[in-house]
Parts: sequence; C-alpha cells; structure tokens
Amino acid sequence: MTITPGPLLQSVNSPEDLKKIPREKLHEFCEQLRQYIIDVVSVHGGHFAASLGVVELTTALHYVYNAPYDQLVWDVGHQAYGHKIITGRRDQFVTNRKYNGLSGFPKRSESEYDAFGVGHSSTSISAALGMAIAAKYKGEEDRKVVAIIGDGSMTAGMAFEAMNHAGVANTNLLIILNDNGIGIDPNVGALKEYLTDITTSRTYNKLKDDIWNALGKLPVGNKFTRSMMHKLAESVKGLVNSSSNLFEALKIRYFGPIDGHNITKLIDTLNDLKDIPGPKLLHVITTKGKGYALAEKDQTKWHAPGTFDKVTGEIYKKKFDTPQPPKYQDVFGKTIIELAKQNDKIFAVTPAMPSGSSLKYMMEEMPDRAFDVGICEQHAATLSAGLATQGLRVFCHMYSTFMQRAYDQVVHDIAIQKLPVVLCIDRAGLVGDDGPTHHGCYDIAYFRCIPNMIISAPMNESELRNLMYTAQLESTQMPFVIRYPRGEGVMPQWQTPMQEVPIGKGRKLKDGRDIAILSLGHPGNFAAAAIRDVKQDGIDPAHYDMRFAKPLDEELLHEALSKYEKIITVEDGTVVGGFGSAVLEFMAAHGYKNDIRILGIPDRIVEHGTPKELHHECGYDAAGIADAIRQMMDVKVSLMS
Ligand SMILES: Cc1ncc(C[n+]2csc(CCOP(=O)(O)OP(=O)(O)O)c2C)c(N)n1
Ligand SMILES: CC(=O)[C@@H](O)[C@H](O)COP(=O)(O)O
Ligand SMILES: [Mg+2]
Repeated sequence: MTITPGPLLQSVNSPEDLKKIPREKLHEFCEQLRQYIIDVVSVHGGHFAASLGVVELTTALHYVYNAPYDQLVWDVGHQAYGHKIITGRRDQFVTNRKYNGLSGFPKRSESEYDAFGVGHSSTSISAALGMAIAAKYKGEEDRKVVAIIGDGSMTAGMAFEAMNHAGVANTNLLIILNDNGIGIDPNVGALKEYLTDITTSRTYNKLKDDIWNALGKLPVGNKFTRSMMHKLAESVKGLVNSSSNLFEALKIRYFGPIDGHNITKLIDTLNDLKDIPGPKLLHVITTKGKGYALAEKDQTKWHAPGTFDKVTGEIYKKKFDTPQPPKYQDVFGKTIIELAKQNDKIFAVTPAMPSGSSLKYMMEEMPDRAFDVGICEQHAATLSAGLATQGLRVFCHMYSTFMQRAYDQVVHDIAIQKLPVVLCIDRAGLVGDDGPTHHGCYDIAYFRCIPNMIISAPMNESELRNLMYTAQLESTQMPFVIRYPRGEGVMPQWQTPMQEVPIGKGRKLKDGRDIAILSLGHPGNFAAAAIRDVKQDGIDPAHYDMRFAKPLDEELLHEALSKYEKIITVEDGTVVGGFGSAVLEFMAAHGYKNDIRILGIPDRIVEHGTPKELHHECGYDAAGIADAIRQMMDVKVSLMS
C-alpha cells in the first residue's frame, strides 16, 4: 500500500527545505505532517499519540534552529516521528520499527540530526547540558542546544539532578517542557499538580504575559534587551516568589506556558528565546493525540495502539475461534489480586507502567495497596524496601530494561538488608519493535552476582502463578526475582490452582538418550518444539526446565551433567554472565568437562524487529535450538524453517 504525503510535505527532505515554506503555509504543512503520521502508523504500528501532539512544536523547532549544528535532544524519543520525517527519513518512515528498518527512537547511528540516542526517559536535560558545556568550551557560542522533555519524564530524579546542575552551569541551554498532562497512563504526584497550578494561575500568567509583551516590544539585538530582561525577570521573581516557581528556584528562567499548537506563537517565542542567555525553560501546553479525535479522548489506549483502521478507529486484533493464551502481564495483574485477597500484607508498586504491567486492575480494586509512583524506578525499589521493613510483602513491578536504573537500590536497599521484596521483572528478554534500548537482556546477569537474591523464570503461566504464590509466603525471607517476557504465554486455561514451588528446584520434563537441554523460563517452550523436531533425525534429548538461575538446582545439574555428555543451555538473556554462565561455573566447580553450548542473547547490541525475527537471529528459537542439537550430534541438515 502506497502512502502519499501531502504536497508540502513532499517538498521537504531536510530542515532546509522546511525553512523555504512561507510562515503562512506552515499550518498547512503541519496538517500534512500529522496526516502522514496517522497514515503510516495506522498501517505499520508504533507510538502514535505523542508524535501527533508535538507536530507544531517539531515544525517550529526545525524552522527556527539550525539542526544538526544546533542540537535537539528528544526525551524518550517516542514522540520524534515528525522530527524523523522532516530530517530526511520521510520515505523510510514506512519501515519504522521493522526488522532492518528505522528505529522507533532517535539514534545517532541513524541520522546526524539525532543528537542523542534515547528510549529511556529523563535523559535529555543531562545530555543536552553536556552538549552545551562542550559547545561553550569549544568556543561554539552560536551553537544552540535544546532538550525537549515531557511532563511525565520530568518526574524522574534524573531530570531534577540535571536541572540542579543546569541552573548554575552558565550555559545557554533551553529546556522545553512539553506538558500534555499525561504519560502513558495519567501522570501522578505533586509535580503534576504543580504544573496544573502554574498553568492555571491567573496572577502568575498575567505577570508573565506582561513581561513577555514588554520583551516583544524590544527590537532583537537591542543592547538594552539583556539588562531590561534581567530587570524584568528580577522583578517577577520577587512577585512570584509567593507562588515560588520551581524552575526559577533552580535558577532556570521560566517562560510560558504557551499554546503548543499555535505554530506562529511557537516560532516567535523560540526566536525570542534564542537571544536570551543562560539556562531557560519554556513551558509548552499540548494535547497528546492532537488531531485524531479518538486519541485525544483516550490517550492511554492510543499511546501505542498497534495497527488500526484510521477511518473507523478500530484497532486491529487477531481473531481466533478458540481461547488464546493470555499476556504474561495479565497473568501477573490478575494473580496479584487473587493473592492480595488472601494475604492482606501484599502491596504492589509500579513506576509509571500501570497499563503495561496490568497492575491497573489492582490499583482500581485496592487503591490503598497498589500505587503508581511515576517514572521513578529508583524510588520504586527503595519505597518497596521501606514497606518491606514493616512486614509488608511488596511486589515491585519493573520492566527489565528500566530496572537497570534501580540497580544500586536493589543492592544497597534490598539485597544487603535481605528484605523480602518481590521484583517482578517484566519484558525480560528480547522485546521486539522497541529495540536495544528496551530489550531486557541483562537482568539475569546483573542480579546473579548479588548475594541474597533468588532469581526465577517461569516457563508458562501456571509456573508464573506458582512462583508469585511462593514469593509471598512468610517462609520466603529473601529478595525474589520473577522474570517473564513481553507478550502472550502458552496456556489458554491459565487460572490453575497455585502451589508452592521449592526454592532452587527445577523440573525434569523429559528423560532422553543423547543430549540434555537445560532451559530457563519461556524458551523452554522453544526447546520442547526443537526436541519434537529432532526426533525425526532419531535424536532423543532430555529436557530440564531449571526454573531458577539462582540458587541452581544442583541435584538436577549433577544428574544431567553425569548422564549426558552433550549439554545445551537456553535462556532469553545475555550469554555473558547469565544462566548458561552459572552452569559453566557449576561445571568448573565440580570438575565436569561436558561438551556444552550456551544459547541466548549474544554479546552484541541486538536491534529491533519482531521477537520471532530476533529469537531466530540470535539462534535460540525452536529452529536455532534444533540446529544446535543437530550440530552437536553431528547431523548436518536443518529441517525446521
Ligand atoms: C526510565 C523509563 N521508564 C519508563 C519508560 C516508559 N515510558 C515511555 S514514555 C512514558 C511516558 C512519558 O510521558 P511524557 O514524558 O509525559 O511523554 P508523553 O508520552 O506524554 O509525550 C513512559 C513511562 C521509559 N521510557 N523510560
Ligand atoms: C516508549 C516506551 O518506553 C514505552 O512506550 C514502551 O514502548 C512500552 O513498551 P510495551 O509496549 O512493552 O509496554
Ligand atoms: Mg506527557
């Protein structure tokens, strides 16, 4: 299906082309840019509402600034589709997030216009400040650096750490706060309320507008502009101290709020701000999903809706005649309610992912015991530790990739104190379209080296429920990791009765003759398929679902290693320091010399694609495991596709 951009958009292959469009036609350009995003995302999927909300802001930024010399640093980057389209990637945009196609986020290796690689939130101010300090040091005083950060991303500690520095770093950094009043789910916390107050405070805004208008009357470059500005700003500071502007308190000049859909106002404001020295923040109010009514109405649903019919708004879902397996996140989200009903000590925490974790169900049903704390992974981990000191059984949910932010908190606040926090590590393994910033590659390796940790991975839904049940028992007094992947499991009938799993005990799924497969977590299902496949070559592998990467089931390992000369380990995690490495360490410690192959995520950055494509590329899907079995058994032909 060919998607044709509107004529103005067709004429733009770079920001230089955009600058040739007369100002009065920019409104039309924005319409066409917005329509193109709708056309492409509806067919090819991806993040949706965030990019629609910044069409005018993106256009204004590229109209006013001189990228790539000037550096535009997008926070998270899920809203940067317009930026990609304007900066020479319009025609490639149909490959967005596809295998070998464009990345869904800004990426330095993809374009010189992508000033900084992103995917995780709240990095933009630090990165941009670094660039601004470097520009100053190199004498590139004319180089402008802009960080564009959302209101949700602004809640993270990192953003505040960066502003704390920016306020005294004496650079010309501009921070644009794109305030659409929501993250993926509704924003939470005091900052949200503060931004609402500041946006709606009449006195404050009147004061700001007066200054703004006064400034507008000063000719650009007027030698009095700077001192005049300073005097005005100082006088406002005194007057607004009663409402104590947070950013001003951090010595960052606050401008706005302004309407982020008014292209003319945006361009004028950005042009004015270019001449104002020092660290500045422009507060821009936008609507997430702007221009697509359904997305404006249900912004969470339209954050990343998948493919859809752009006319009716029907989001395409595969239709099946028989019941299908649930998503792992839903098994977590529903099981925790079941457990919390039985155990009144259970609490749950998510850092800004109520929908992605499916904790939203418990938050609705038990609002006192399940919270969203904002994009604050570190706080989520230590908060959970604090709750645990008081005897509560906390399930702290975190995507594997975002858990990287809270590593010290796991070591210092949870593990050293041996607090029995349950870390539910979702999206563990290769996640697919979001790519390297979001793959959950490292958690087995980074948890395994911490003393006092239990690390488990269920092979299916029923196992996930059993592990959750086990983790909350009073007898389990250790930090307990349960890692599970993005997407669906394998059991349509998943609401099995829960039972305790002995800690550090795996399961022998199948005896064999020639070789043993030791799997951890969901790739056990790939292994089972591979075992069925190699049967046609007369190969009969044994299969052990090891369940725990720590502690290892030593009994099962002794059995497998002494019975089978050839061993394959399989995991959806890095091969460096992961489960396979644990088996190697065990072998070394006990003098085993088996022929062993470790399958998992290789020691390189794995790009984006569907999980199926990526598992195949990394050689641990069913076909990859079957190939490895045949190679080890010296059977050359691969019969699986
Ligand atoms: C460290 C980290 N935690 C969580 C996420 C998941 N995430 C991606 S976008 C987003 C919401 C961001 O909200 P905001 O900055 O307001 O941007 P908007 O989508 O509203 O444009 C979240 C929580 C992330 N990318 N990085
Ligand atoms: C940009 C971002 O970080 C999130 O939107 C992420 O893409 C969500 O991933 P899931 O689709 O796995 O919830
Ligand atoms: Mg937002």
